[in-house]
Amino acid sequence: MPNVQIMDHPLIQHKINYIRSEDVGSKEFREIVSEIASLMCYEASRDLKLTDVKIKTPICEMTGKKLSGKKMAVVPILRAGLGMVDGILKMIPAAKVGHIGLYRDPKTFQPVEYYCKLPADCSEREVFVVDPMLATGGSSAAAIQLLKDKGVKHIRFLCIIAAPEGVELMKAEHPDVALYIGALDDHLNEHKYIVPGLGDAGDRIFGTK
Ligand SMILES: O=P(O)(O)OC[C@H]1O[C@H](OP(=O)(O)OP(=O)(O)O)[C@H](O)[C@@H]1O
Ligand SMILES: O=c1cc[nH]c(=O)[nH]1
Ligand SMILES: [Mg+2]
Repeated sequence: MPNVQIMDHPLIQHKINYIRSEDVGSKEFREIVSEIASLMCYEASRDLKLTDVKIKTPICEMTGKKLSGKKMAVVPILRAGLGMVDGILKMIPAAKVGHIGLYRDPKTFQPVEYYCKLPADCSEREVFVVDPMLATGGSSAAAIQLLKDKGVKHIRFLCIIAAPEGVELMKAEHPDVALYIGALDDHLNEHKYIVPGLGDAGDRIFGTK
């Protein structure tokens, strides 16, 4: 699948497998979602450009490498995406954070927007959109369209678990957006929940059910 990367790192697979269990409570679920986000960020940032920089160590002068001028932003899709923000910021502490509030209507399964606050210079940034779950794809496709409407050109999407239906929608609507997926699951059930999945990520992170 072009532009779609499914994580094969053993640590990522192990941690995703662990949080699927219904026996894992909110505290542990939150901690491990954050760890998975850090590991996924490491994998999803492999192609960031580096530039030469002269530095002086206590021993001598040298030419080292630093991330080239490109500025970054993390944009979680509320609520569940919030669980991935700290893990990304541990890897890229200089990133700014924007927020897009969407919930999926339980009857129509369509995304409903309720909040949007982005860094003023978002259109100049490399944006990492994060949400643990890509189910029908409606929420992430809408969030990415919202960013594109505001002029954002460089977008990556990171999710922990995806359904094939969501991947297809994203490829059709946003073929230019690179998808980084922790695990690709089997299908959606009649309530459009991912099977086997991990349940409702937002409820598990925030303890709301
Ligand atoms: O791909 P989709 O079919 O759109 O479904 C995925 C969306 O559903 C969940 O959010 P939810 O609506 O439960 O909101 P929450 O994060 O506030 O719990 C999830 O975090 C995604 O944003
Ligand atoms: O399986 C799913 C589908 C949508 N949202 C979730 O949190 N989980
Ligand atoms: Mg939810």
